[in-house]
Amino acid sequence: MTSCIALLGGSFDPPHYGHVALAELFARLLRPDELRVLPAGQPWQKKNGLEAGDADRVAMLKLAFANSTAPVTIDTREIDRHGTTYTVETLRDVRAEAGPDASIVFVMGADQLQKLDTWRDWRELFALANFGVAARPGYRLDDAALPPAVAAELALRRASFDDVRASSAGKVCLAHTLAVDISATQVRAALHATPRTDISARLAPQVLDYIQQHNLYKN
Ligand SMILES: Nc1ncnc2c1ncn2[C@@H]1O[C@H](COP(=O)(O)OP(=O)(O)OP(=O)(O)O)[C@@H](O)[C@H]1O
Ligand SMILES: O=C(O)c1ccc[n+]([C@@H]2O[C@H](COP(=O)([O-])O)[C@@H](O)[C@H]2O)c1
Repeated sequence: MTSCIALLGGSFDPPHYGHVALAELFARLLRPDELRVLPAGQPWQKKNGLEAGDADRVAMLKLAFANSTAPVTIDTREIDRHGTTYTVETLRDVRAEAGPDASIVFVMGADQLQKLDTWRDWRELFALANFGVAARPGYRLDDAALPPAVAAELALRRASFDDVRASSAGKVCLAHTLAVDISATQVRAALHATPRTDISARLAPQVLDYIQQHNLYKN
């Protein structure tokens, strides 16, 4: 049987329960052999840059996923590569390593699907991988909410979870059931607020302890 590698890329500044829920959802739906979490080195669309450093984001990711039911590993290739992070480069690398038959599935929330046509070489992405997209509060997944070029690709490529698992690349599956209203922006804002608001429902206690011990997200 061919292998299935799921990839969850992100800034993880900091990692929160929305990320864990997204990973665990696709772990259940796709049953991948591996689920690699990829912290971005320099995510070019985050116009204000990242607040936490690379080593802190990796350390927080390890804590965030320590008790996860998903078969998660943290893959630091985008940090190690230096320079601007483009997913197309990551997918070329992973494809070269995994071989032509492996099913590679890049997982994302609906906010990213809404701007997929702004990604570097976005049409080439479909030749390299499948996509798994989950609903996210505040972002619609229906065609009317998508740029027409993205909606057109989706119409051609929409597939079941099993089809995605069995295909090397080029298919897109949608998971409508996720409804976790948490973002890293909210978490950072709460950590900057004086007095700090309670965010214990948004991220793992181990990640919160790490943030406090390392004086991250201070004004
Ligand atoms: N609550 C959520 N529900 C579904 N997907 C999510 C959620 N939070 C993040 N994601 C997805 O996880 C990936 C990484 O997200 P990222 O690290 O940028 O977190 P974020 O919360 O969106 O950050 P920020 O608020 O700083 O923009 C993206 O594909 C994003 O769509
Ligand atoms: O390749 C691109 O041009 C590109 C543009 C925007 C986002 N991405 C990737 O999408 C993932 C989520 O991005 P972000 O900004 O929400 O953390 C992360 O892996 C980014 O590298 C990739």
